[in-house]
Amino acid sequence: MADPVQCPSEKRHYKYFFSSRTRWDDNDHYGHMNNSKYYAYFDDAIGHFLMRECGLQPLSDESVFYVVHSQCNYLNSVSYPDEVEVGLVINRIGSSSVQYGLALFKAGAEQASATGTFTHVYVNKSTNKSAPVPEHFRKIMMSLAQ
Ligand SMILES: CC(C)(COP(=O)(O)OP(=O)(O)OC[C@H]1O[C@@H](n2cnc3c(N)ncnc32)[C@H](O)[C@@H]1OP(=O)(O)O)[C@@H](O)C(=O)NCCC(=O)NCCSC(=O)c1cc(O)c2ccccc2c1O
Repeated sequence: MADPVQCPSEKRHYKYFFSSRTRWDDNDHYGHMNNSKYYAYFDDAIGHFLMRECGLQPLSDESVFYVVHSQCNYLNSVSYPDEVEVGLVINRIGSSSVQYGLALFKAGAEQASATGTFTHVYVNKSTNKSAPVPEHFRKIMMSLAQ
């Protein structure tokens, strides 16, 4: 088994934040946000970063990012209606892959309710093969590197 990736829970570790509100149908029968929902908040935060900060245009760009790996550690419950923030940092940029460090915080909290990682690969849509992460993305991503 691969070494577990360090996923710090302190808010000060993260460099980009995306605010959101939990939704009615996030809760399961325990009255908690269900484990599967955390990934949607992580997706939203990364999508927002890529489209708003990096200029990604998923429908028209020749290449886009695909998720090849994701993980989540659940530390404290979240439920509806909570206001939440997802913190983002770049753990690693390779040739064609990027690993994001992520954490979900209740608004105002300094300690995360969940932490995780997403690994994206930059993929040419025509060939469905990996391609080098372009310099303009790399430059903005590096500003979030730990
Ligand atoms: C993505 C693939 C086409 C890659 O296959 P290929 O053979 O071209 O590439 P390699 O295997 O050589 O790897 C290149 C590169 O990636 C690293 N890598 C590969 N697999 C893993 C892994 N499991 N974990 C970690 N890293 C991995 C490898 O080390 C290389 O790194 P370098 O940096 O050294 O280059 C092919 O794998 C494929 O088609 N996979 C299926 C992808 C998929 O269907 N994903 C789910 C749907 S996509 C998605 O959910 C999603 C897409 C978005 O665009 C989003 C955008 C914003 C937010 C969320 C999004 C989102 O959720």
